[in-house]
Amino acid sequence: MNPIKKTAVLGAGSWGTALAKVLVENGQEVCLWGNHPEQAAEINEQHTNKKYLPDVQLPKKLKSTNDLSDALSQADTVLFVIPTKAMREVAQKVTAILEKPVLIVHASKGLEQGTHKRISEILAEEIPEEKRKAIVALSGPSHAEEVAVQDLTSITAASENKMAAEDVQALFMNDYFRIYTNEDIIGVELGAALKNIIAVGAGALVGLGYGDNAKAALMTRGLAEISRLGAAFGADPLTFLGLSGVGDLIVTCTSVHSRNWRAGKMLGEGKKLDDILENMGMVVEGIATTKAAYELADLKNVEMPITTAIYDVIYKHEDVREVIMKLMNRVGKNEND
Ligand SMILES: NC(=O)C1=CN([C@@H]2O[C@H](COP(=O)(O)OP(=O)(O)OC[C@H]3O[C@@H](n4cnc5c(N)ncnc54)[C@H](OP(=O)(O)O)[C@@H]3O)[C@@H](O)[C@H]2O)C=CC1
Ligand SMILES: O=C(CO)COP(=O)(O)O
Repeated sequence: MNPIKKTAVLGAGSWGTALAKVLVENGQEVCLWGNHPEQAAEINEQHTNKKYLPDVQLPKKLKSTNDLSDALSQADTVLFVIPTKAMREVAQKVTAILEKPVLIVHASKGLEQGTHKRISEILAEEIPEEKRKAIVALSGPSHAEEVAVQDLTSITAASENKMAAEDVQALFMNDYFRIYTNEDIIGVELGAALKNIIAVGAGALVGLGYGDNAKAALMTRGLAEISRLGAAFGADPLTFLGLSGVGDLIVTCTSVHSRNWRAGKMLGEGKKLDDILENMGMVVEGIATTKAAYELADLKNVEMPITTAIYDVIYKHEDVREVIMKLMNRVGKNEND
């Protein structure tokens, strides 16, 4: 049994709520911080978060607040689970409040617009060293809807600081939630962010009526280009064969729970992106990450034809079937080049 410590979970959406539930079930003290007082009251009094996890009963011991200072008070660990686009702003607010160094963990999946930075890079820039012990990324194939009902799940805790990754492993691990560790945080964060782009593509193929061969090809060649970009940043190629690589690619490209896959499917069916995002009511990270990855690939001179094709559909409004034909009719290549 781990000693009881307090974790402030920042982000009361589906994943933040599911991870907060895991920690409470592990006997830990948790305060879940969200934007809305009425949502905090619902979690504290009804023990539900109906907007984000409609069918889930939350533990009575899970506390929630919309006051960031309350959430951070006496916290040993701060877990960021907010959309990538809000990460820097929230990290700045946290830094202004923190009085002692804490273990920083994040479970978000994306790249920052404009800077193309990974989330741990944003957190390292915004939270000064004297206010943090280490930074750990928690990532892998894990839909909130399944973790919240204790379905079997394995993910990875990645950090350059091996002991910090092991601390996070110990904090979260239980008989339905198995945590591995990994020292390649670059590979883990890139795998997590980039798989969302491929999931949009996998959904689009389904929306267009293509079959399983197409899906398998997209996932395999998607993994090849994720690994190529990862290699350009010094990631370990083996990481992309792990939970935050092929593992997360499989779950996100094949599960109806995936918001990225669902957004892609609706795009394939001809719906407008603005309408899709408005009706989703939850973050679809792959849309912004497509732009960041496209720009990064260009900067690093890495060939990413699938990412480019999805960029062309989303940002240049090209016809999705024509883009697929362009992809299929590129000059023949060696698979391992
Ligand atoms: N859902 C999942 O299964 C998984 C998600 N992830 C990743 O976790 C991250 C969060 O996703 P998820 O929980 O699903 O997203 P949701 O859309 O379900 O929830 C996002 C939450 O973040 C809050 N939020 C948004 N902006 C801010 C802000 N500026 N300040 C404070 N809170 C803010 C939202 O508040 P409001 O209600 O006001 O909009 C909402 O509570 C993403 O990067 C995602 O890729 C990773 C693994 C699994
Ligand atoms: O990352 C996830 C599962 O591992 C969640 O994916 P979506 O954001 O597409 O729902």
